[in-house]
Amino acid sequence: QSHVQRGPVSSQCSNNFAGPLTPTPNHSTCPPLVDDETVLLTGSWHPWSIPPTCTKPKTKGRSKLCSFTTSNHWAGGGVSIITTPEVAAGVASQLHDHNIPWLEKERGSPFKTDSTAAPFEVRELSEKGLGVVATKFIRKNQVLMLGLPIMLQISNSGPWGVYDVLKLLHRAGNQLPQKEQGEMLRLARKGKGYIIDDIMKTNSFDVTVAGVSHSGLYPEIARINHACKPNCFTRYSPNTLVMEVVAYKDIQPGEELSLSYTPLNVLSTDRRDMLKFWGFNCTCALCNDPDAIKTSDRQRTRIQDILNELDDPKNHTPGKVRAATAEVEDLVAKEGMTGQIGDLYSIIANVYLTMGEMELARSYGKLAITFLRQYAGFDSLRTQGAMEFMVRLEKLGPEAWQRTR
Ligand SMILES: C[S@@+](CC[C@H](N)C(=O)[O-])C[C@H]1O[C@@H](n2cnc3c(N)ncnc32)[C@H](O)[C@@H]1O
Repeated sequence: QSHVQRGPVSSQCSNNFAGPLTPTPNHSTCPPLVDDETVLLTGSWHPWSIPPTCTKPKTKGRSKLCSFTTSNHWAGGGVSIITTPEVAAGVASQLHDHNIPWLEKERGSPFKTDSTAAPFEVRELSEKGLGVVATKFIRKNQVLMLGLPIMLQISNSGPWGVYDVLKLLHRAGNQLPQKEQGEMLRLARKGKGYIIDDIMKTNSFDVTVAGVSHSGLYPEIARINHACKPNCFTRYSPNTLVMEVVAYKDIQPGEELSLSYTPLNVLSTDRRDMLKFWGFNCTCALCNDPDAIKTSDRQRTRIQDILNELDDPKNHTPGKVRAATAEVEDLVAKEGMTGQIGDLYSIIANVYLTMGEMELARSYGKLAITFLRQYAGFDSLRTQGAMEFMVRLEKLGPEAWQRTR
C-alpha cells in the first residue's frame, strides 16, 4: 500500500485540531486527508486499516461523512469512527502517532488504572439491568477504569441523510475487529430501532474529537448506571481519547458504582427530561426520596443564585465575595458537586480580577487549575481556559498589581 505524501509539521497543518497542549515533535507531519475518492486516486488509505466508505451531504458545501476503522491504535485496540474526512485526519495522528511519555509528564501520572485486579464486578441489578458493584474498598480519587472508545459518531448528523448515516453505522460496526464488535453487541439497548443506533443512544458519552462533538462508546464504562449524586466521575482526555472513571469518594465493598449522565448542577425536573434521552426513569437513591429531592433542588438553585449575584458589580465588595465563596463551597460539598468546584473557582478568580484584587485573583486562579486538572483533566478545554486566565493575569502591568499591594 503506497502512502499519501505527508505535508509539513503538524503545528502548521490546517487540520491540526489537537490544540496548544500537543507537542511539536520533529517526526510529526500533517496527517493525510483520506476519503473514498483519495483512495481511488492514490491507492492508499493509510493510516486506516480498511478503505473508508463515504456518503455525500444533503446540502452543498458541507463535508462528506465517512466510516473509518483502525484495528490497531496506540493502545493496541480497534475503533470505528463515523465522521468527516477533516476530523478523521485530525484524529488519525491522535490514534497513531502519540508522544505518550510527553503526555504522561504533562498529566503527572501514567495512563493506567490504580489497581492490577479490578476492585469491582458487573452484576445483574433487577430494575436497572446490569451494573457495576465494588468488591473491595475503593479510595477517593482512585482510577478504576480507563479505556479508549470502540465507536465514535459525529453528534450533529443533520447535514447527511438519516438512512445514509444508518448505513455507515452498520458498516462501521461490521468493520470493527471481532473483540470490539462482540463488546459492542453485548451492551444494553433501550430502543426498538436499528441495533447499532440503539446501542449508541443507550450507552455513549459526549466527547470532543479534534474539536468537534461526538458520541463515544466505551464498553466497560457503559456498564455503570446513572445516579443523580454519583460516587464516581469520568475524566476525558481530548488529546488521547482516553476516558477514565475515578472515585469521587471512598466506596465500600457491595456499593454500586455510579456516574451522573447529566451535568451535576441541573435540577430534578431537567434531569428527568435529559435522562429520557437514555430511555429510562431514574431510580437512584436521590430520586426515590422526595424530601431529599426538595433539599437538593433548593441547594442547587441557591448555587445558581449566588453565581448570578456575583455577576452584578454592585456585589463586588471583598466581604460579599468572601461570604458568597464560603456559601458556594459549603453547598457544593453538600450536593456532592466537587467536580464543578474548579469552574466555580474560575468564576471567583475572574470576579476578583474585575475588582482589582490581584493576589486573590491569583489564589483562586491557582485553585481553579488544581481542581480542574483533577476533575476535568489535564488537557480539557476548561483546564486550558483556567491556565490562559493565569497567563493573562501575570501579564498585567505593575499598575494593576500595585493597587492591591
Ligand atoms: C449505559 S447503560 C448502563 C448499563 C446497563 N444497566 C446495562 O445493563 O448494561 C444505561 C441503561 O441502564 C439503565 N439505567 C442506568 N441508570 C439507571 C437508573 N438510575 N435508574 C434506572 N435505570 C437505569 C437504563 O436502562 C439505561 O438505559
